[in-house]
Amino acid sequence: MTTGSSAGGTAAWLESQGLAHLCGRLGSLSLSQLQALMISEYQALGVTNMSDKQRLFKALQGAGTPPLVSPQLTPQASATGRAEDDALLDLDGDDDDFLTQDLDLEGFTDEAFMLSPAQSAGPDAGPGAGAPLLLASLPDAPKIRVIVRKRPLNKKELERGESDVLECDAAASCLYVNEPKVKVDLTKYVERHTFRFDDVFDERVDNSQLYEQAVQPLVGTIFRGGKGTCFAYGQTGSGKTYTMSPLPLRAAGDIFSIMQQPNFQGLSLHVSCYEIYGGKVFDLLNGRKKLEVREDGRRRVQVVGLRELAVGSLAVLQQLCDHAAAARSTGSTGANDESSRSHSILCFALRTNTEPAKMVGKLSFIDLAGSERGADTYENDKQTRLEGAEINKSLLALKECIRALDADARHIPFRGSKLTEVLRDSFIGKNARTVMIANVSPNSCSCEHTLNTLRYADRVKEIRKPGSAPGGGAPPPPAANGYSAEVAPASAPISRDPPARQVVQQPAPLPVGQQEAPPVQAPRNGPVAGSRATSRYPSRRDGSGIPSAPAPAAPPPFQEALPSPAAQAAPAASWQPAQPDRRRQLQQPAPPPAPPPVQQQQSWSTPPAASSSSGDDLLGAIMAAEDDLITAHRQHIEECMAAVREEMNLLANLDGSSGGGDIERYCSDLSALLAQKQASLSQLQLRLHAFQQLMRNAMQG
Ligand SMILES: Nc1ncnc2c1ncn2[C@@H]1O[C@H](COP(=O)(O)OP(=O)(O)OP(=O)(O)O)[C@@H](O)[C@H]1O
Repeated sequence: MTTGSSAGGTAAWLESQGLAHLCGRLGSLSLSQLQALMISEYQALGVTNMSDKQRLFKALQGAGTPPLVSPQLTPQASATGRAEDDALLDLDGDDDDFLTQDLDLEGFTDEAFMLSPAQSAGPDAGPGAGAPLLLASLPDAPKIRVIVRKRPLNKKELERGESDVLECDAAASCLYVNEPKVKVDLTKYVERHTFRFDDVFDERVDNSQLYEQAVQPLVGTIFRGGKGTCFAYGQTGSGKTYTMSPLPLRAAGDIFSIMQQPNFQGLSLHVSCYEIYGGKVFDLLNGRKKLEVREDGRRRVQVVGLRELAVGSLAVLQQLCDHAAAARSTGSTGANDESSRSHSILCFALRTNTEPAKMVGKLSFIDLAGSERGADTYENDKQTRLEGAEINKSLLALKECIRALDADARHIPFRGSKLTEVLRDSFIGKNARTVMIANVSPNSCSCEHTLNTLRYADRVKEIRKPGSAPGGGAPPPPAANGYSAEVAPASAPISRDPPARQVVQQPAPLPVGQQEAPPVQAPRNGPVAGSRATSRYPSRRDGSGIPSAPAPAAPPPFQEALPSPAAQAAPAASWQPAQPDRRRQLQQPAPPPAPPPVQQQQSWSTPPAASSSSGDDLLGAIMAAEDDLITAHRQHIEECMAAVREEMNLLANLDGSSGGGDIERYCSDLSALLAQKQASLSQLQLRLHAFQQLMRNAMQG
């Protein structure tokens, strides 16, 4: 087939490429006309599906004469002809010798990309369009910002009569998930989960609003010498690519605008784009060339040979983004044939035009692989299983890194995966800012994945309830993620019952359109359970990893610290190890026997959550096990506090009794208390070991 073939020939060619379904839309064009198109123009011809776009683009590359928009950004792009392969992307942000071998793309113009007249003449044609944006108008971004975005129900979901299970309350930054469930006796009911994030965007919020509200501040970050990272997390089809695709263009528009100001005219914008697929790194702007990630002599991580191009206009950037999107690999999996199984990372580097160039700031946009990829572990071939394990590993590592960043931890566990290795510098330094966008699908069938996404996002950052002071105030309620709980007032005794799920007994959801919105039940007296509002990790603020005990306003005198009369009346009852909550009873086939001696505990390696999880989502199982561990830890702390009160009581009784007290009684009570403490500790150790084992299994695939 030649590029000048007839329209009829195009139809045959499309068929031969497995794209027969596009004949109706494209069959009237000749192959050479098709090859002259840019990917961004496919949409206007009715090719809307990303997978189709990519397959068509790739097929056209192999169809004879190279297309006008070359898939390989050839070395002519570099006016100096320097060896790009030796170029290093310095990910350590060290200004001293940054980009010593940077590409010089002088003369690399829009014409090199064969821009269509409409594009080159458009309002986005290049820097200078519109009124300049003032850096001062961009607020400093918070260190971590976690937002959730709900997409609308799509046509197929509507046709299937699926209901929308998500309710957004933007004003309260809350998202409610109404999970349809069925009891053992087949009664249908809805379980309502409440989450709170920095921002909650419903399906009416467009990309532009999302950009301005959540991402634009990162542009300010890079002009202030910082590093910004924006990533989209979520299950396949939840809207990650839809959300991420326009962001670099919008950000670049603002960057160019700020660069017009005299203070910033000596800067230029550079772009690189790569993909991490199965733990390997591929350059999306250089023919998918495989790249190595190495640490240099100064222990800085380098993506060796990554191609970086200077961009001077939005039109050029659009071309590069289209090119990278087409080059991004997709795989066919049991979970979803069309989804991407790779992480794609598009980096902006803001550099001085000096020689050598120096890095001013860096902004990364990351479109993560589908979060449900653990599912592939069980149902696909070895290669797909390995990829699934790698994705799980990287998503877990990413979460840990961001948590460490949020906690100002000295150690950032970036070595956990290739993804976190290459993003290392984004997690380091006072000027690092991260925006996480959790994308969620509203349909009832996606409910489990949606809950997993929300739990993941919830773990990324602790979000305090409005008005609460960091690191102080009332102790957090022992709430598990995703479950509403009522919060006792600070002065009230800590409840030792785990929070009940908020189960709304009601008929099964009606089909879309007839569904009555369930009443929004606002948290009554404090933070929203199931979110950072519950301060699940209060002590991460001080980096200790141990939740802090409730801090009374003023230290009470010793006597006041004794148990209340009620506690004194029933000391034994207040010290029984807390019963596992109903959720854990359901998850565990049988409650653990009486705690075995410590030596035996080491050998109990079956994670409670994993052994009972549905088995179709390793990431979900890990998060459930993590929930269990943290809930158990909270219970352990409460028990320890109760034990301390008991011990003080014992001593007080001994001291207070005339005649020196009953020492035998004291000894036997103390012995019982110590045994109970040991049992509580053993329980916690069991759970910790089980969780660690589960994590190891996940890491090993
Ligand atoms: N907020 C939204 N408004 C309208 N349509 C949306 C929205 N979010 C996503 N969509 C549509 O939903 C579909 C799936 O979105 P998208 O491809 O972005 O998902 P994804 O999470 O990137 O999936 P994958 O992991 O498979 O790449 C697309 O057709 C997209 O246009």
